Amino acid sequence: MKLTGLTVIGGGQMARALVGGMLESGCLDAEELTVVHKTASTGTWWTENHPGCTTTTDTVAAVASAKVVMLAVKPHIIAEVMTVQDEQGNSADWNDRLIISIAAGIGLDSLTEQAGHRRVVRVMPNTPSLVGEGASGFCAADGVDDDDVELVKTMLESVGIAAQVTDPQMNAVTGVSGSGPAYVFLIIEALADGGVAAGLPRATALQLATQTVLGAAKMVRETGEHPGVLKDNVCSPGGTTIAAMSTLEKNAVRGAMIQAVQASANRSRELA
Ligand SMILES: NC(=O)C1=CN([C@@H]2O[C@H](COP(=O)(O)OP(=O)(O)OC[C@H]3O[C@@H](n4cnc5c(N)ncnc54)[C@H](OP(=O)(O)O)[C@@H]3O)[C@@H](O)[C@H]2O)C=CC1
Ligand SMILES: O=C(O)[C@@H]1CCC=N1
Repeated sequence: MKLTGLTVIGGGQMARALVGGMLESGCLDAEELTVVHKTASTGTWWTENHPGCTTTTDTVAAVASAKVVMLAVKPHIIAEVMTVQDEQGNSADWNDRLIISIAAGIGLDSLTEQAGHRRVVRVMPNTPSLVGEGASGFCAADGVDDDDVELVKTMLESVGIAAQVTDPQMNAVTGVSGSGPAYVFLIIEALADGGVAAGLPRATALQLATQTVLGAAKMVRETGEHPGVLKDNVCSPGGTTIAAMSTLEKNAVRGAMIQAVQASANRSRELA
């Protein structure tokens, strides 16, 4: 299934990752994409990186020409976008369009109220969508039919995996996978720093750290084993890993990660 008539409002980091991944996967052609930007350099980025797409600052016209509208602005800009008027004082017509919001925190009740209809899907994607390894959660309002859900799943699965959850669970999705890449980037950076501290050249340390995280994630996914079992398999009795695990537990890394997820989920709730 190909996505046609997509207007994306907000051409920042997450739009670049998600829509960039969709274009790369072939689920969307650049000719079917309109990006609404505010800053000129953002429009230029899109036309240079995805030739064939349309860029504009006219939100009202871009919504009028769309079948599907993706809201990819910061949460506090959503209300401004939904009530935007053009120079002639015309408001955007959100009717007859599937609305997909990727804004953290903004729930379906608020989105449907602002859209004036209930054909609305809330999505929490993540930036690895850019390389086809995204992890997205989504929930749909009751005006969304099965075809719309299929379309959204096709779109998200073209760049990774997609899990349908409830609206309140979207905050937890934000904590785990929306914000999650940042925690993992931090871990990769820290692993590499450790390698440098132990005497490796920086480039070698970063290469080994990156492949280790990728390999460990792949093992969890492909063996289906509990991560605790896989961890035990690395810990030789009296060996190096159990010495390292003891240090990680002493420094409460497990608790820190749980609290990081909760802090992100709580912040997502606050953004509502
Ligand atoms: N970053 C991430 O990993 C994730 C982000 N999200 C969500 O995605 C959304 C965007 O976040 P992110 O991409 O990080 O933020 P960015 O700041 O990178 O992008 C936001 C974009 O919004 C644009 N913008 C602001 N006002 C308007 C307007 N009135 N009309 C059109 N465009 C406008 C800006 O455009 P311009 O450059 O033209 O000024 C900017 O590029 C947020 O709601 C966030 O919660 C969700 C999951 C993950
Ligand atoms: O930091 C944020 O608010 C966004 C939402 C999830 C990831 N980035």
